[in-house]
Amino acid sequence: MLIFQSRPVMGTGYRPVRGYNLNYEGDGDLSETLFVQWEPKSGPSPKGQRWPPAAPDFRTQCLDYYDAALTLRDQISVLFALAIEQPEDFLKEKEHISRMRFIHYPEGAQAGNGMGAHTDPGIFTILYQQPGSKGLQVLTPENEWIDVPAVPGHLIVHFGDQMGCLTNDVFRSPLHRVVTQPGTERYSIAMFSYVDVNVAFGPLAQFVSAARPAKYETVVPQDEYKKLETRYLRDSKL
Ligand SMILES: O=C(O)CCC(=O)C(=O)O
Ligand SMILES: [Fe+2]
Repeated sequence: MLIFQSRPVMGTGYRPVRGYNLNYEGDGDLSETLFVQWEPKSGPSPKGQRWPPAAPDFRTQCLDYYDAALTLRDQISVLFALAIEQPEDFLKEKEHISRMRFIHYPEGAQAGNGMGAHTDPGIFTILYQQPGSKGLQVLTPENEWIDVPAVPGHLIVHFGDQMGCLTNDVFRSPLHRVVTQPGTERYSIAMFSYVDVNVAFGPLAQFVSAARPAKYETVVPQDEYKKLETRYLRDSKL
């Protein structure tokens, strides 16, 4: 039995179809998701983490991918830190939390709300899409939803809300959604990288000026995660 994910943002575990309602509208998302956190291959698993017992290789394969994704995250963090004119370890030192979400969108007879429009909350996200699968869309600055193709050998990297906060929206978190396509299922894997829950966090001085006043207050991420979870729980259909 997979453990139900009771904390929708920072928890781990399984949520079935309609277990999320990310745009807070309608009947919930058609995705079913398994959230895991990193753990050493030698175990033991952290509290709340359960792996599907029917697929013994799944855990090892997931953790192999997780290790590779974290290495990539560290490399990208250096690039983003330099891009915002900070020392190369600036983001790496802040990013102490990650979660990986394995997502399945079941096949349906018609197009559906796979995952409602949302931005991701962390620093940035590394997203793997099953090659050839369809459905991911991103909103352009011109307010147009465009498809994000699943190109074999490619990963999608996009900013999250914490990067928006840090850079006063110079690097913005894109609004995205998944519209399931009739007659096909879809798999994807998202890895979210977050800053330490207890370290106060706000726009860097270099991104704030009289012409560009701060759009965000300095916050403690823990409080923001709690607010987001309260909202997700309120709007969940479960
Ligand atoms: O399935 C996808 O490609 C999108 C997943 C996503 O946006 C998320 O997990 O936050
Ligand atoms: Fe997302």
